[in-house]
Amino acid sequence: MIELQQLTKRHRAGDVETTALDAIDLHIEAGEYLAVTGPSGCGKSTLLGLLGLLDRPTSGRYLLEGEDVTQHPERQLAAIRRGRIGFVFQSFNLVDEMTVAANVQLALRYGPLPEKAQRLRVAEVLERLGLSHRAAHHPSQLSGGQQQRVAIARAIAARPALLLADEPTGNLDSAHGSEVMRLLRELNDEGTTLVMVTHSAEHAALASRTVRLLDGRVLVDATVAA
Ligand SMILES: Nc1ncnc2c1ncn2[C@@H]1O[C@H](COP(=O)(O)OP(=O)(O)OP(=O)(O)O)[C@@H](O)[C@H]1O
Repeated sequence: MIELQQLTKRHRAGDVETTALDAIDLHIEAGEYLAVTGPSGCGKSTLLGLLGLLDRPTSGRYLLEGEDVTQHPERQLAAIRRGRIGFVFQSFNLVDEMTVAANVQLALRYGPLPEKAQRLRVAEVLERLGLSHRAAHHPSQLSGGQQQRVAIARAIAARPALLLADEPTGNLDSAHGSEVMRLLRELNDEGTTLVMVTHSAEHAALASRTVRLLDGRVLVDATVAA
């Protein structure tokens, strides 16, 4: 599903240039559950940003489902993000001025579904995540765990093939964190390809493969026996 060839990302701040990712080669099969780990500053978030087409590499190639997306114009990248990639962040990134249902529907706004089908899909994902009774609430009225479930509902509403999660349990207590991890596992079992950045060795162990980065390079790439 994903093929990175010699992917490099350099950040420039004034005179200082940082190589956040250094000529990475990585192949991710459809249906894999990959945990990305490594010390602070090793390039994990940079990698996720590139995979999610939120950022462009300085050099190298990115093939997504066989399509070279490295040189695509922003409009085309945005269309791929909307239809094929879901994002879950540590900080939930929900809009508090909107209801839970409206937050989830945001993910479908520029997609192919007409309004009525969008509302049905929103009801369906909220039901699945046990949030139906919270549809009319605002995010600030919910617990952290519930907010992260809303964020996951939004991320999967368009039924993306690829789900990217950056420290999805970073702001949660351990019970809510475990619940989110269970949910991600379930989504992966149903076929969603999952790439998750985590600092937790315990959570990384739940993935089927772990990639450990150091200084922008892959230090260890290990497949976990089922
Ligand atoms: N926008 C930016 N401008 C300049 N340097 C950046 C930028 N983003 C990241 N970097 C640098 O690139 C390197 C990799 O950063 P990245 O955020 O990918 O690391 P990380 O592994 O996700 O770290 P953490 O675990 O602390 O979130 C770091 O040295 C960081 O300082």
